[in-house]
Parts: sequence; structure tokens; C-alpha cells
Amino acid sequence: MVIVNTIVTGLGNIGRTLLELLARDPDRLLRRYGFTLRIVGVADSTGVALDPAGLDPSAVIAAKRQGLGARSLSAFRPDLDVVALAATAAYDLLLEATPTNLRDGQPALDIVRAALRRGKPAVLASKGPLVLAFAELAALSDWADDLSPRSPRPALRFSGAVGGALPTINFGCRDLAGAQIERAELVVNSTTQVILEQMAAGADFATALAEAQRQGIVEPDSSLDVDGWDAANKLVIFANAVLRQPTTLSDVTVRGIREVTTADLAAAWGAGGRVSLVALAERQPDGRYALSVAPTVLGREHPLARLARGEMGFVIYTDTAGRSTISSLEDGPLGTCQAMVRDVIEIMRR
Ligand SMILES: NC(=O)C1=CN([C@@H]2O[C@H](COP(=O)(O)OP(=O)(O)OC[C@H]3O[C@@H](n4cnc5c(N)ncnc54)[C@H](OP(=O)(O)O)[C@@H]3O)[C@@H](O)[C@H]2O)C=CC1
Ligand SMILES: N[C@@H](CC=O)C(=O)O
Repeated sequence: MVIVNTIVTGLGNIGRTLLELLARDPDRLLRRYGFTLRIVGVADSTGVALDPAGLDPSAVIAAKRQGLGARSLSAFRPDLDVVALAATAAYDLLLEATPTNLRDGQPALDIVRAALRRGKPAVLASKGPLVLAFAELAALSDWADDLSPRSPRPALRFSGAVGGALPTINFGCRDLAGAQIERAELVVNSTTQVILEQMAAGADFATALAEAQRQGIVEPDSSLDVDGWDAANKLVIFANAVLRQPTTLSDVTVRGIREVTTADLAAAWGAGGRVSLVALAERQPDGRYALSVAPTVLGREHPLARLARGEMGFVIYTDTAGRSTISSLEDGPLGTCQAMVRDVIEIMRR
């Protein structure tokens, strides 16, 4: 049996749900894949808990459910902050789920830097480090070797950061390998899907946002979702990772859903379609991609017009693989946690 000593940074909707997922069937990874994750360190905004012999995940989950933090655990380490945890503790794998911060990427960016510089593989749900420093992190990781399983650099995976369990990154990198992407339409922000559907059914904006928050899918700063920045983050990551076009947020034209009116929604739904926040990449004659995020009417014939209940999806047009459409209806943050688990399995198979 292989024991993978793991640290989890961020214990909110994602970090806590991930621990719950692992605790639900603790032997699943062992039975099927021959390894198990031992959680040796966790961190939240209250601090760090670290025990090289392994923390009790149920105690961490119970503390978070009671509104307490790492500080309340017996393994609390007042001498460590979250970056020091990643930089100094003994562990084999980082699972990162602190808030997405578009100002400076912190603390996630320094957490991931610390792990990769020490040769530790990292799985991210957070997007800030990838949006602000994709090239730097790629150079520190197996992205520098085109994801070769023989790369001497640590693995960096983030499939859950771009649409949760929807396999946006994996499908683009793996299954469309060799094809030229001409156009990609990504509906990868679940919060705006929920809000627009609720408003189309008669709810006001505040009630619709509250419903999305109840589902645990809204960013800690909800304006990231509503104003289109979460979708833009995902498009930036997609452009860097799949389209291989060095991209930052300033390359994306971004419009959120605040201007969408109930009349717009009624017209779209009435015609058998819907309105979604679409992140669009369109290949230009010079080979570069034009990138935008905007609320878009998807007519009844559009492959994504039937998405419902916050469902996400994408349609990608290529020169040789034709049109590919995939959608994913998920249960709150659970799909993202499953995506983190699949990333871990992929890393362990290298
Ligand atoms: N929710 C979702 O469906 C998805 C979220 N993501 C991404 O995953 C990340 C986490 O999202 P989510 O779980 O919803 O967010 P939450 O706000 O629910 O959780 C964030 C966690 O990070 C902790 N935290 C905040 N600041 C610090 C800090 N300085 N040092 C250490 N820990 C800190 C918080 O501590 P405390 O608990 O004490 O407040 C909390 O545990 C985000 O980057 C988000 O973009 C990606 C895909 C889906
Ligand atoms: N806030 C995001 C969560 C996942 O990235 C969303 O609504 O899709």
C-alpha cells in the first residue's frame, strides 16, 4: 500500500467537501488504485494544523461544520502559516483550495510556488495562481515537458478549476490532441447559470444569487461570478493550457450578467433557448484566438441550449474532430472535488 502524505490548504466549500468525499469511502482509492491519502496538514484562515502521523479527517470536518477552524484542532501549529506549511512540512502532495485572488494571487500563489519548488505535485481548485502566473508555474512543473509522464518536474493539475467535473482541460489537452481548435464556447460558470435560470423563472437577482450561494458554488467574492471574472479566469486557463496561447486577463473582453433584463430572459426562454454566460475563443486568420466573455442568447438549436439547473457545458469545433459537446450537471462543490481526486489518480499513475 502506498501512503500519500497530503496537505489541504483551504477548508471551505471545496476543502471540506473534499475531506467529506474521501471520508465517505476511505478505502476506495486503495481498492482500485493501490494508494491512500493520509491528511497530515490542513490550513484555513484561522491557521495551520499539522501532524506527521496523520490528522483525523472526521475531526477536521466536524470542526468546520461547527464553524471552527484549524486553530481549534489539537494539532494546531501557531508557529506556521499556510505558506510555511507548504514550504517546510514533510508531505507528498498539495491540494489547494484557498480563495481566488485576482490582485496578487495570494496566498495560493506562494503556496503552489513553495510546493512545486520543493518537487511536490500540486492539484488546484483555486484559479488565481494559474490566471496570474501560468507561465511561471508551467516552467516549475511537468507542463514544461508537455505533460510527459517521464518529466522530472512535479505534476501540476487543475482540471477542477475550469468547470468542476466537466472535463474541459482534460478533453482539450488529451482527446483533441492533434486537432486544430477553431472555436470553443465554454459555459463554465455555474453561478450565473443558476442566477439566469432563477430570474427567468421569476426570481429577483438577490434571491437567485442566494440560491446559488446555498448550493456552495459562488466565489467568496460573488462579483467574480456575476461580473464575468470567474468565467474569464477559466478562459485564461483554457487558453494557456489547451490553446497554448500565452494569455492574461487583459486579453479577454469581459461582460457579466448585471445588464441582462427579465425581458431578455423571457424572449430567449420563450423561443425555446436560453441565455448563458459564454466564454468564447475564436481562431482568427492570423492563428491567434480572440477571447471574450458575455451573456449570450443560445437559440433552441444550439448544442448548449438545453443546459439546466446550473449545468455547465462546452462545445468545441475543430478542423478534424468535428463538433464536440460535453455537459455536466453537478451536486454543488462535489464535482470539483471529484475532479481533484481524478487529478490525484492521474498523478499517482505517472
Ligand atoms: N465552490 C466551488 O464550487 C468551486 C470553487 N473553486 C475554487 O476553489 C477555491 C475555494 O473555493 P470555496 O471552497 O468555494 O471557497 P470558501 O470561501 O468556501 O473557502 C475558502 C477557504 O480558504 C480559507 N482561507 C481564506 N483565506 C485564507 C488564508 N489566507 N490562508 C489559509 N486559508 C485561507 C478559508 O478559511 P475559513 O474556512 O477559515 O474561512 C476557507 O476554508 C476558490 O479559489 C474557488 O475559486 C473552484 C471550483 C469550484
Ligand atoms: N463560482 C464558480 C465555482 C467553480 O469554479 C462557478 O459558479 O462556476
